[in-house]
Amino acid sequence: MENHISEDPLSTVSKDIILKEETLLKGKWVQLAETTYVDQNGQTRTWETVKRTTRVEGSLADGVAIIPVLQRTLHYECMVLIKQFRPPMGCYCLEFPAGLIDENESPQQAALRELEEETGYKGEVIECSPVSCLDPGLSNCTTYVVTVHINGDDLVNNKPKPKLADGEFAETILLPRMELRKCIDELVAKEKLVVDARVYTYALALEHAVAKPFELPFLKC
Ligand SMILES: Nc1nc(=O)[nH]c2c1ncn2[C@H]1C[C@H](O)[C@@H](COP(=O)(O)OP(=O)(O)O)O1
Repeated sequence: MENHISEDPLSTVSKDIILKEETLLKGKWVQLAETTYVDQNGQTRTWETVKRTTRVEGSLADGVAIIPVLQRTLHYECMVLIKQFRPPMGCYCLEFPAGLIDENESPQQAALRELEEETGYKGEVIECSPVSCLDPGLSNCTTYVVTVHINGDDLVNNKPKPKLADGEFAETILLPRMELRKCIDELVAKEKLVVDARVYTYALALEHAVAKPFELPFLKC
């Protein structure tokens, strides 16, 4: 299993660049801050920054996103995705299972817990990314991307039952890894939903990785 636990980017890069951060508004889950920083020309500027209030002290990331690959004998490999209503979007979204990291939890533990809670599947961690940002022009929200394999032949994964908390609703959607982009496009055409950028990027990368150069849109004459 590969692990990349990097140093806190704020402590290594930005001490001289970020001058101060003032909280403008604080809710239960998120806060709005004004970040004062020095730009490349030495000019002091401000930025409107969104932060989660829930990041565990000492943790470098807010949450985990899981890339779950379901493997079963005599079946094509499937990606385990979830469809859920997202209030900030006002619509259903197609996403990788994901969630916030709890206190005293490693990214790997959080990934297996969230996967089981949201889909019922029990998996095995294959690798964990470095801390990665989600929307850096808006917020300091960060995640680990954890790849998990699920043995679908194992009895524990025979009839997976999500363990969703009160107020959480998620539908598990299995899509063949080999035709992921096509199946996502078909789903979007059929249902009103927005696809998470991580999911669509993964689907595109799968296609680009096996395409011949002349088939790639950015290399076509
Ligand atoms: N920004 C949020 N506003 C809320 O009103 N509630 C929120 C926000 N972020 C998280 N939550 C709540 C919703 C869940 O009950 C818990 C845990 O969420 P988690 O499962 O870890 O993460 P997501 O699946 O990404 O929501 O926090």
